[in-house]
Amino acid sequence: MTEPLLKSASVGKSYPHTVRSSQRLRAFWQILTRGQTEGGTTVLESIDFEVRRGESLAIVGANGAGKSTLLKVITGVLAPSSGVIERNGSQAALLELGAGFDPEYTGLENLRMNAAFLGLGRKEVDEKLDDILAFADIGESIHEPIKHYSSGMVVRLGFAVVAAVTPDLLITDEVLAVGDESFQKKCIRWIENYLEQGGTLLMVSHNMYQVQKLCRHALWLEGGRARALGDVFEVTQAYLAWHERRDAEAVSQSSGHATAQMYGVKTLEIVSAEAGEPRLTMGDELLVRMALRSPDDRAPVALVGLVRADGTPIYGVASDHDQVALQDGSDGCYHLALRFPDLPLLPGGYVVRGHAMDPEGLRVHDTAEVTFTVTGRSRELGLVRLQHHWEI
Ligand SMILES: Nc1ncnc2c1ncn2[C@@H]1O[C@H](COP(=O)(O)OP(=O)(O)OP(=O)(O)O)[C@@H](O)[C@H]1O
Repeated sequence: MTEPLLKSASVGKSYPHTVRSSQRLRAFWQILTRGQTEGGTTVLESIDFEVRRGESLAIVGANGAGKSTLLKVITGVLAPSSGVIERNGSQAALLELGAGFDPEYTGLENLRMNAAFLGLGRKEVDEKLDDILAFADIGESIHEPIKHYSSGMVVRLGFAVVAAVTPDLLITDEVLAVGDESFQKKCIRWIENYLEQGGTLLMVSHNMYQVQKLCRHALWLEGGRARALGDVFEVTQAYLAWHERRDAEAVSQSSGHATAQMYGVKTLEIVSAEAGEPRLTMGDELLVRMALRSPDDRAPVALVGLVRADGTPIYGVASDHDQVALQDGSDGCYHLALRFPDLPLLPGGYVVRGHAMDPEGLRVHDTAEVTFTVTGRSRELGLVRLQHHWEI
Protein backbone atom coordinates (compact mmCIF):
# COMPACT_ATOMS: atom_id res chain seq x y z
CA MET A 1 0.00 0.00 0.00
CA THR A 2 1.30 3.48 -0.83
CA GLU A 3 2.22 5.86 1.94
CA PRO A 4 -0.44 8.41 2.93
CA LEU A 5 0.19 11.96 1.69
CA LEU A 6 -0.55 13.14 5.18
CA LYS A 7 -0.62 11.38 8.51
CA SER A 8 -1.35 12.78 11.92
CA ALA A 9 -0.27 10.49 14.75
CA SER A 10 -1.41 11.44 18.28
CA VAL A 11 -0.97 15.13 17.50
CA GLY A 12 -1.52 17.51 20.39
CA LYS A 13 -1.02 21.22 20.84
CA SER A 14 -1.00 23.19 24.05
CA TYR A 15 -0.07 26.74 24.84
CA PRO A 16 1.73 27.65 28.03
CA HIS A 17 0.11 29.98 30.56
CA THR A 18 1.35 33.53 30.42
CA VAL A 19 4.11 33.60 32.99
CA ARG A 20 4.72 36.41 35.52
CA SER A 21 8.33 37.44 36.12
CA SER A 22 8.35 35.73 39.55
CA GLN A 23 7.48 32.43 37.84
CA ARG A 24 9.90 32.85 34.98
CA LEU A 25 12.75 30.93 36.54
CA ARG A 26 10.50 27.93 37.24
CA ALA A 27 9.04 28.02 33.74
CA PHE A 28 12.52 28.29 32.26
CA TRP A 29 13.57 25.23 34.26
CA GLN A 30 10.49 23.28 33.05
CA ILE A 31 11.23 24.16 29.43
CA LEU A 32 14.83 23.01 29.87
CA THR A 33 13.92 19.74 31.54
CA ARG A 34 10.64 18.79 29.85
CA GLY A 35 10.57 20.89 26.69
CA GLN A 36 7.44 22.74 27.82
CA THR A 37 5.94 24.49 30.82
CA GLU A 38 3.50 22.83 33.21
CA GLY A 39 -0.22 23.25 32.67
CA GLY A 40 -1.33 25.65 29.99
CA THR A 41 -4.21 25.42 27.59
CA THR A 42 -4.65 22.26 25.59
CA VAL A 43 -6.07 23.15 22.19
CA LEU A 44 -5.60 19.80 20.42
CA GLU A 45 -5.41 16.37 21.98
CA SER A 46 -4.27 13.13 20.40
CA ILE A 47 -5.52 13.65 16.84
CA ASP A 48 -5.10 10.66 14.53
CA PHE A 49 -6.01 10.52 10.85
CA GLU A 50 -4.47 10.00 7.47
CA VAL A 51 -5.17 11.23 3.97
CA ARG A 52 -4.23 8.98 1.06
CA ARG A 53 -3.80 9.99 -2.55
CA GLY A 54 -7.17 10.63 -4.19
CA GLU A 55 -9.00 11.08 -0.87
CA SER A 56 -10.76 14.18 0.38
CA LEU A 57 -11.11 14.95 4.08
CA ALA A 58 -13.08 17.80 5.65
CA ILE A 59 -12.39 19.07 9.13
CA VAL A 60 -15.56 20.36 10.76
CA GLY A 61 -16.38 21.68 14.21
CA ALA A 62 -17.82 24.61 16.13
CA ASN A 63 -15.95 27.88 16.67
CA GLY A 64 -12.91 27.33 18.82
CA ALA A 65 -12.90 23.54 18.28
CA GLY A 66 -9.28 23.66 17.07
CA LYS A 67 -9.66 23.45 13.29
CA SER A 68 -7.35 26.36 12.40
CA THR A 69 -4.79 25.21 14.93
CA LEU A 70 -4.80 21.73 13.39
CA LEU A 71 -4.34 23.20 9.91
CA LYS A 72 -1.42 25.28 11.15
CA VAL A 73 0.18 22.19 12.64
CA ILE A 74 -0.45 20.22 9.44
CA THR A 75 1.12 22.90 7.27
CA GLY A 76 4.07 23.36 9.60
CA VAL A 77 3.21 26.92 10.65
CA LEU A 78 3.00 25.64 14.24
CA ALA A 79 4.97 22.79 15.78
CA PRO A 80 2.87 20.16 17.59
CA SER A 81 3.44 19.86 21.36
CA SER A 82 3.09 16.08 21.06
CA GLY A 83 2.72 13.52 18.29
CA VAL A 84 3.95 13.65 14.72
CA ILE A 85 2.78 14.95 11.35
CA GLU A 86 4.10 13.01 8.37
CA ARG A 87 3.96 14.59 4.93
CA ASN A 88 4.68 13.00 1.57
CA GLY A 89 4.32 14.59 -1.85
CA SER A 90 3.82 18.27 -2.64
CA GLN A 91 1.41 20.40 -0.64
CA ALA A 92 -0.17 23.75 -1.38
CA ALA A 93 -2.16 25.53 1.28
CA LEU A 94 -4.64 28.32 0.77
CA LEU A 95 -5.06 29.47 4.31
CA GLU A 96 -5.35 32.84 5.98
CA LEU A 97 -5.94 35.63 3.57
CA GLY A 98 -2.74 36.80 1.98
CA ALA A 99 -0.52 34.41 3.94
CA GLY A 100 2.66 34.02 1.92
CA PHE A 101 2.14 37.32 0.08
CA ASP A 102 4.21 40.44 0.69
CA PRO A 103 1.91 43.50 0.73
CA GLU A 104 4.62 45.81 -0.63
CA TYR A 105 5.20 43.79 -3.83
CA THR A 106 2.92 43.79 -6.86
CA GLY A 107 0.52 40.96 -7.62
CA LEU A 108 2.81 39.72 -10.40
CA GLU A 109 5.91 39.73 -8.16
CA ASN A 110 3.97 37.91 -5.46
CA LEU A 111 2.66 35.46 -8.03
CA ARG A 112 6.21 34.59 -9.11
CA MET A 113 7.48 34.27 -5.52
CA ASN A 114 4.51 32.17 -4.47
CA ALA A 115 4.76 29.89 -7.50
CA ALA A 116 8.49 29.44 -6.87
CA PHE A 117 7.77 28.62 -3.23
CA LEU A 118 5.30 25.96 -4.40
CA GLY A 119 7.93 24.46 -6.65
CA LEU A 120 7.32 26.01 -10.09
CA GLY A 121 10.46 27.04 -11.96
CA ARG A 122 10.74 30.40 -13.71
CA LYS A 123 10.23 28.82 -17.14
CA GLU A 124 7.13 26.95 -16.00
CA VAL A 125 5.72 30.15 -14.52
CA ASP A 126 6.29 31.94 -17.84
CA GLU A 127 4.53 29.15 -19.70
CA LYS A 128 1.56 29.19 -17.32
CA LEU A 129 1.43 32.94 -16.76
CA ASP A 130 -1.43 33.62 -19.18
CA ASP A 131 -3.53 30.86 -17.61
CA ILE A 132 -2.81 32.10 -14.10
CA LEU A 133 -3.72 35.68 -15.02
CA ALA A 134 -6.87 34.51 -16.81
CA PHE A 135 -7.91 32.46 -13.76
CA ALA A 136 -7.26 35.34 -11.33
CA ASP A 137 -9.02 37.77 -13.68
CA ILE A 138 -7.96 40.92 -11.83
CA GLY A 139 -6.89 42.86 -14.93
CA GLU A 140 -4.27 45.58 -14.66
CA SER A 141 -4.32 45.39 -10.85
CA ILE A 142 -1.75 42.61 -11.21
CA HIS A 143 0.85 45.43 -11.51
CA GLU A 144 -0.34 47.11 -8.27
CA PRO A 145 1.11 46.34 -4.81
CA ILE A 146 -0.98 43.74 -2.98
CA LYS A 147 -1.65 46.19 -0.13
CA HIS A 148 -4.07 47.97 -2.48
CA TYR A 149 -6.04 44.77 -3.20
CA SER A 150 -9.49 43.92 -1.85
CA SER A 151 -9.69 40.65 0.09
CA GLY A 152 -11.48 39.06 -2.88
CA MET A 153 -8.61 39.99 -5.22
CA VAL A 154 -6.04 38.46 -2.85
CA VAL A 155 -8.01 35.20 -2.82
CA ARG A 156 -8.27 35.23 -6.63
CA LEU A 157 -4.53 35.55 -6.99
CA GLY A 158 -3.79 32.94 -4.33
CA PHE A 159 -6.13 30.39 -5.86
CA ALA A 160 -4.92 31.04 -9.40
CA VAL A 161 -1.35 30.19 -8.35
CA VAL A 162 -2.44 27.02 -6.55
CA ALA A 163 -4.51 25.99 -9.59
CA ALA A 164 -1.43 26.39 -11.80
CA VAL A 165 0.73 24.30 -9.48
CA THR A 166 -1.76 21.41 -9.10
CA PRO A 167 -0.26 20.06 -5.87
CA ASP A 168 -0.47 16.44 -4.69
CA LEU A 169 -2.37 17.68 -1.65
CA LEU A 170 -4.45 20.86 -1.61
CA ILE A 171 -5.20 22.30 1.81
CA THR A 172 -7.74 25.05 2.16
CA ASP A 173 -9.92 26.69 4.77
CA GLU A 174 -12.82 29.11 4.80
CA VAL A 175 -10.77 31.49 2.66
CA LEU A 176 -12.82 30.59 -0.41
CA ALA A 177 -15.87 32.10 1.24
CA VAL A 178 -14.23 35.52 0.80
CA GLY A 179 -14.37 35.76 -2.98
CA ASP A 180 -17.46 36.74 -4.92
CA GLU A 181 -19.96 34.07 -5.84
CA SER A 182 -18.92 33.56 -9.44
CA PHE A 183 -15.27 33.17 -8.42
CA GLN A 184 -16.24 30.74 -5.67
CA LYS A 185 -18.10 28.64 -8.25
CA LYS A 186 -15.05 28.71 -10.49
CA CYS A 187 -12.87 27.49 -7.61
CA ILE A 188 -15.34 24.75 -6.67
CA ARG A 189 -15.42 23.58 -10.31
CA TRP A 190 -11.63 23.58 -10.35
CA ILE A 191 -11.47 21.53 -7.13
CA GLU A 192 -14.05 19.05 -8.45
CA ASN A 193 -12.05 18.62 -11.61
CA TYR A 194 -8.82 18.32 -9.60
CA LEU A 195 -10.41 15.55 -7.49
CA GLU A 196 -11.71 13.76 -10.59
CA GLN A 197 -8.15 13.75 -11.92
CA GLY A 198 -6.97 12.04 -8.72
CA GLY A 199 -6.11 15.11 -6.63
CA THR A 200 -6.23 15.02 -2.83
CA LEU A 201 -8.00 17.57 -0.65
CA LEU A 202 -8.02 18.60 2.97
CA MET A 203 -10.40 21.40 3.79
CA VAL A 204 -11.90 23.18 6.76
CA SER A 205 -15.35 24.58 6.32
CA HIS A 206 -18.47 25.57 8.21
CA ASN A 207 -20.48 25.02 5.05
CA MET A 208 -21.78 21.43 5.27
CA TYR A 209 -23.26 21.64 1.79
CA GLN A 210 -19.84 22.36 0.35
CA VAL A 211 -18.20 19.74 2.58
CA GLN A 212 -20.63 17.03 1.39
CA LYS A 213 -20.14 18.13 -2.20
CA LEU A 214 -16.36 18.01 -2.17
CA CYS A 215 -15.27 15.54 0.49
CA ARG A 216 -15.72 11.83 1.03
CA HIS A 217 -14.54 11.75 4.62
CA ALA A 218 -14.82 14.12 7.55
CA LEU A 219 -13.20 14.64 10.92
CA TRP A 220 -15.35 16.34 13.56
CA LEU A 221 -13.36 18.22 16.19
CA GLU A 222 -14.92 19.18 19.49
CA GLY A 223 -12.96 20.92 22.22
CA GLY A 224 -9.70 19.92 20.55
CA ARG A 225 -10.55 16.20 20.39
CA ALA A 226 -11.68 14.07 17.48
CA ARG A 227 -15.34 13.34 18.14
CA ALA A 228 -15.92 11.42 14.89
CA LEU A 229 -13.96 10.41 11.82
CA GLY A 230 -15.43 8.61 8.84
CA ASP A 231 -17.86 8.87 5.95
CA VAL A 232 -18.64 12.53 5.24
CA PHE A 233 -22.42 12.06 5.35
CA GLU A 234 -22.40 10.21 8.66
CA VAL A 235 -20.04 12.65 10.35
CA THR A 236 -21.66 15.85 9.07
CA GLN A 237 -25.16 14.60 9.84
CA ALA A 238 -24.14 13.69 13.39
CA TYR A 239 -22.47 17.11 13.70
CA LEU A 240 -25.56 18.96 12.44
CA ALA A 241 -27.82 16.92 14.74
CA TRP A 242 -25.56 17.85 17.67
CA HIS A 243 -25.88 21.53 16.71
CA GLU A 244 -29.65 21.30 16.46
CA ARG A 245 -29.88 19.61 19.86
CA ARG A 246 -27.64 22.23 21.42
CA ASP A 247 -29.79 25.03 19.97
CA ALA A 248 -32.96 23.30 21.16
CA GLU A 249 -31.51 22.94 24.69
CA ALA A 250 -30.75 26.64 24.75
CA VAL A 251 -34.36 27.39 23.74
CA SER A 252 -35.92 24.97 26.24
CA GLN A 253 -33.73 26.33 29.06
CA SER A 254 -35.00 29.81 28.36
CA SER A 255 -38.64 28.58 28.30
CA GLY A 256 -38.35 26.00 31.12
CA HIS A 257 -40.81 27.78 33.40
CA ALA A 258 -43.65 27.65 30.86
CA THR A 259 -43.06 23.94 30.25
CA ALA A 260 -43.16 23.13 33.96
CA GLN A 261 -46.47 24.94 34.37
CA MET A 262 -48.02 23.28 31.37
CA TYR A 263 -47.19 19.77 32.44
CA GLY A 264 -47.19 20.38 36.18
CA VAL A 265 -50.48 18.69 37.12
CA LYS A 266 -50.33 15.08 36.06
CA THR A 267 -53.65 13.41 36.29
CA LEU A 268 -52.62 10.89 33.65
CA GLU A 269 -49.13 10.02 32.68
CA ILE A 270 -46.83 8.36 30.17
CA VAL A 271 -45.25 5.30 31.75
CA SER A 272 -42.94 4.48 28.87
CA ALA A 273 -42.16 5.71 25.37
CA GLU A 274 -39.76 4.30 22.78
CA ALA A 275 -39.09 4.77 19.10
CA GLY A 276 -37.23 1.66 17.97
CA GLU A 277 -33.61 1.99 16.93
CA PRO A 278 -31.89 5.29 17.79
CA ARG A 279 -30.39 5.32 14.25
CA LEU A 280 -32.56 4.74 11.21
CA THR A 281 -31.75 4.80 7.56
CA MET A 282 -33.86 7.03 5.34
CA GLY A 283 -36.94 5.05 4.22
CA ASP A 284 -36.90 2.64 7.21
CA GLU A 285 -39.96 2.11 9.34
CA LEU A 286 -40.31 4.15 12.53
CA LEU A 287 -42.22 2.35 15.25
CA VAL A 288 -43.36 4.42 18.23
CA ARG A 289 -44.58 2.59 21.34
CA MET A 290 -46.09 4.20 24.42
CA ALA A 291 -47.79 3.11 27.58
CA LEU A 292 -50.10 5.56 29.33
CA ARG A 293 -51.68 5.33 32.75
CA SER A 294 -55.05 6.90 33.37
CA PRO A 295 -56.30 7.89 36.86
CA ASP A 296 -59.78 6.64 36.05
CA ASP A 297 -61.41 4.14 33.70
CA ARG A 298 -61.61 6.50 30.79
CA ALA A 299 -59.23 5.89 27.87
CA PRO A 300 -56.81 8.76 27.26
CA VAL A 301 -56.00 10.22 23.86
CA ALA A 302 -52.43 9.84 22.60
CA LEU A 303 -50.86 12.53 20.45
CA VAL A 304 -47.61 11.72 18.65
CA GLY A 305 -45.54 14.44 17.04
CA LEU A 306 -42.34 14.42 15.05
CA VAL A 307 -40.10 17.44 15.34
CA ARG A 308 -36.62 18.20 14.13
CA ALA A 309 -34.01 18.29 16.89
CA ASP A 310 -34.22 22.12 16.95
CA GLY A 311 -37.98 21.91 17.65
CA THR A 312 -39.29 22.60 14.13
CA PRO A 313 -42.61 20.72 13.90
CA ILE A 314 -42.94 18.21 11.07
CA TYR A 315 -46.02 16.16 11.73
CA GLY A 316 -48.50 15.34 14.45
CA VAL A 317 -51.42 12.96 14.78
CA ALA A 318 -53.75 12.12 17.67
CA SER A 319 -55.46 8.78 18.25
CA ASP A 320 -58.88 10.46 18.21
CA HIS A 321 -58.15 12.08 14.79
CA ASP A 322 -57.93 8.55 13.44
CA GLN A 323 -60.89 7.30 15.54
CA VAL A 324 -58.62 4.88 17.40
CA ALA A 325 -59.69 4.05 20.96
CA LEU A 326 -56.82 2.96 23.23
CA GLN A 327 -57.39 -0.34 25.03
CA ASP A 328 -56.67 -0.94 28.70
CA GLY A 329 -54.05 -3.70 29.13
CA SER A 330 -53.81 -6.30 31.91
CA ASP A 331 -51.14 -4.17 33.64
CA GLY A 332 -53.54 -1.24 34.00
CA CYS A 333 -51.79 0.73 31.23
CA TYR A 334 -53.00 1.78 27.81
CA HIS A 335 -50.44 0.50 25.28
CA LEU A 336 -50.16 1.75 21.75
CA ALA A 337 -47.89 1.28 18.77
CA LEU A 338 -47.81 3.71 15.87
CA ARG A 339 -45.99 2.75 12.67
CA PHE A 340 -44.59 5.14 10.11
CA PRO A 341 -43.58 2.91 7.20
CA ASP A 342 -41.07 4.28 4.64
CA LEU A 343 -40.18 7.25 6.83
CA PRO A 344 -39.52 10.08 4.33
CA LEU A 345 -37.38 12.19 6.70
CA LEU A 346 -34.08 13.45 5.33
CA PRO A 347 -30.88 12.67 7.27
CA GLY A 348 -30.62 14.59 10.54
CA GLY A 349 -31.56 14.57 14.21
CA TYR A 350 -35.21 14.26 15.19
CA VAL A 351 -37.44 13.86 18.22
CA VAL A 352 -40.61 11.86 18.70
CA ARG A 353 -42.87 13.67 21.15
CA GLY A 354 -45.57 11.62 22.77
CA HIS A 355 -48.33 13.41 24.66
CA ALA A 356 -50.92 11.96 26.98
CA MET A 357 -54.18 13.89 26.64
CA ASP A 358 -57.46 13.70 28.49
CA PRO A 359 -60.27 11.62 26.91
CA GLU A 360 -61.70 14.77 25.34
CA GLY A 361 -58.39 15.42 23.60
CA LEU A 362 -58.35 18.96 24.99
CA ARG A 363 -55.45 19.11 27.42
CA VAL A 364 -51.94 17.67 27.48
CA HIS A 365 -51.14 16.04 30.83
CA ASP A 366 -47.77 14.48 30.21
CA THR A 367 -45.10 14.55 27.51
CA ALA A 368 -42.21 12.24 26.72
CA GLU A 369 -39.48 12.72 24.15
CA VAL A 370 -37.35 10.18 22.34
CA THR A 371 -34.53 11.31 20.06
CA PHE A 372 -33.39 9.46 16.99
CA THR A 373 -31.16 10.08 14.01
CA VAL A 374 -31.88 9.41 10.36
CA THR A 375 -28.86 8.58 8.24
CA GLY A 376 -28.44 8.19 4.52
CA ARG A 377 -26.67 9.57 1.51
CA SER A 378 -28.73 12.49 0.37
CA ARG A 379 -27.92 16.10 -0.44
CA GLU A 380 -31.55 17.18 -0.68
CA LEU A 381 -32.46 20.12 1.52
CA GLY A 382 -35.17 20.49 4.15
CA LEU A 383 -36.94 17.94 6.31
CA VAL A 384 -38.70 15.43 4.13
CA ARG A 385 -38.13 13.75 0.82
CA LEU A 386 -40.92 14.73 -1.56
CA GLN A 387 -41.68 12.65 -4.61
CA HIS A 388 -40.58 14.65 -7.63
CA HIS A 389 -39.86 14.37 -11.33
CA TRP A 390 -37.76 16.66 -13.50
CA GLU A 391 -39.26 17.50 -16.87
CA ILE A 392 -36.83 19.16 -19.22
N1 LIG B 1 -1.86 31.36 20.72
C1 LIG B 1 -2.82 30.83 21.46
N2 LIG B 1 -2.72 30.77 22.80
C2 LIG B 1 -3.70 30.22 23.56
N3 LIG B 1 -4.86 29.70 23.06
C3 LIG B 1 -5.03 29.75 21.73
C4 LIG B 1 -4.04 30.31 20.85
N4 LIG B 1 -4.51 30.21 19.58
C5 LIG B 1 -5.72 29.62 19.67
N5 LIG B 1 -6.04 29.35 20.95
C6 LIG B 1 -7.27 28.71 21.44
O1 LIG B 1 -7.39 27.45 20.81
C7 LIG B 1 -8.75 27.11 20.61
C8 LIG B 1 -8.95 26.63 19.19
O2 LIG B 1 -8.78 27.73 18.29
P1 LIG B 1 -8.90 27.56 16.71
O3 LIG B 1 -8.71 28.91 16.11
O4 LIG B 1 -8.01 26.48 16.26
O5 LIG B 1 -10.40 27.08 16.55
P2 LIG B 1 -11.28 26.93 15.23
O6 LIG B 1 -11.95 25.62 15.33
O7 LIG B 1 -10.45 27.19 14.02
O8 LIG B 1 -12.35 28.08 15.41
P3 LIG B 1 -13.09 29.00 14.29
O9 LIG B 1 -14.13 28.12 13.64
O10 LIG B 1 -13.74 30.06 15.16
O11 LIG B 1 -12.08 29.54 13.38
C9 LIG B 1 -9.56 28.34 20.99
O12 LIG B 1 -10.12 28.13 22.25
C10 LIG B 1 -8.53 29.45 21.01
O13 LIG B 1 -8.89 30.41 21.96
